[in-house]
Amino acid sequence: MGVNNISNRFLIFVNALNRFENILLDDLVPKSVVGNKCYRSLSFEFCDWDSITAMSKYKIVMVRHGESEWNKLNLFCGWYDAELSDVGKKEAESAGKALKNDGYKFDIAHTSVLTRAQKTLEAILKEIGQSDLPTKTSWRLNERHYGGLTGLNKAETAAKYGEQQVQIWRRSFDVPPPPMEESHPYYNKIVKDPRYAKEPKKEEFPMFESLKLTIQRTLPYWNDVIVPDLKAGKKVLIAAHGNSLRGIVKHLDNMSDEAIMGLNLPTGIPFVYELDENLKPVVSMQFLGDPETVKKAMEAVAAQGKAK
Ligand SMILES: O=C(O)[C@H](O)COP(=O)(O)O
Repeated sequence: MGVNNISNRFLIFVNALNRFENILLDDLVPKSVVGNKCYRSLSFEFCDWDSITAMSKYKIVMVRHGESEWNKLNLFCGWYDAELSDVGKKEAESAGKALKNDGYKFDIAHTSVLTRAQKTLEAILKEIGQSDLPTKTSWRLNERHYGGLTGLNKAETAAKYGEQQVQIWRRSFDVPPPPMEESHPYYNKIVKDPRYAKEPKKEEFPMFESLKLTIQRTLPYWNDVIVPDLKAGKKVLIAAHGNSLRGIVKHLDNMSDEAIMGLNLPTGIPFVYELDENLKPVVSMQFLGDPETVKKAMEAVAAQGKAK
């Protein structure tokens, strides 16, 4: 048995152990990618890039849009079509520079209907010299619909209803926010947006979404549109939103409903998944940024729900 085969088998063993351990500890110690190319769980830190590369069949880059004007104001945004803030525009450029520095080129991009994701993608593609990259757009990659919370300040909402309730609305798996009623100030602006003339169908058009409901409309796009692109050998880039991407991450990493509550995705920092032939992660959520910066950015997203 060659050395490579031994390390392959060892990797498979470690992955299995890692997965088993993560299943046990998923709520306590979310799996993380240490440095660039390693898995760390409580008892293992395993870095064998050759074996990991050997098992990696698909590589996909995902990025949450740069800071939006409503992120800056700390407002629940959802399907409201906020523009990127100046900071968000710079984050998008930096994301493009990071991808360029690492030599990334793509064959296809996927993004949402919302401007903040599309402008982030545009800035990234400009930086890597691929402004003419074919791009598919779908409402199914939109941010989760925040229903009646849309437009409310997150910190003020936490002061009014309690931080725990806001954490549940923001990060729980299956507890939705209150619905957006027809009297809501942004109801017509969203529902009558001409970009939704053809889809979603009336019965699919959300008035509120939990993460579970978001996943139910994002996953068909992942399975029916993105996966075929991957299997056709295309290098794929997704520019989307914090919660539509949390849904994809939960699916790929088979995260528990409890573990996903702990995940906050930073704006404008690309992350990479390397998947094996069964679309199982060999490398999971590897950010293109130094771990400390990523950690601080995640903590800042989490803190948006604190009462001031
Ligand atoms: O829709 C929004 O408000 C943000 O883009 C995501 O919000 P969250 O981090 O509070 O889920």
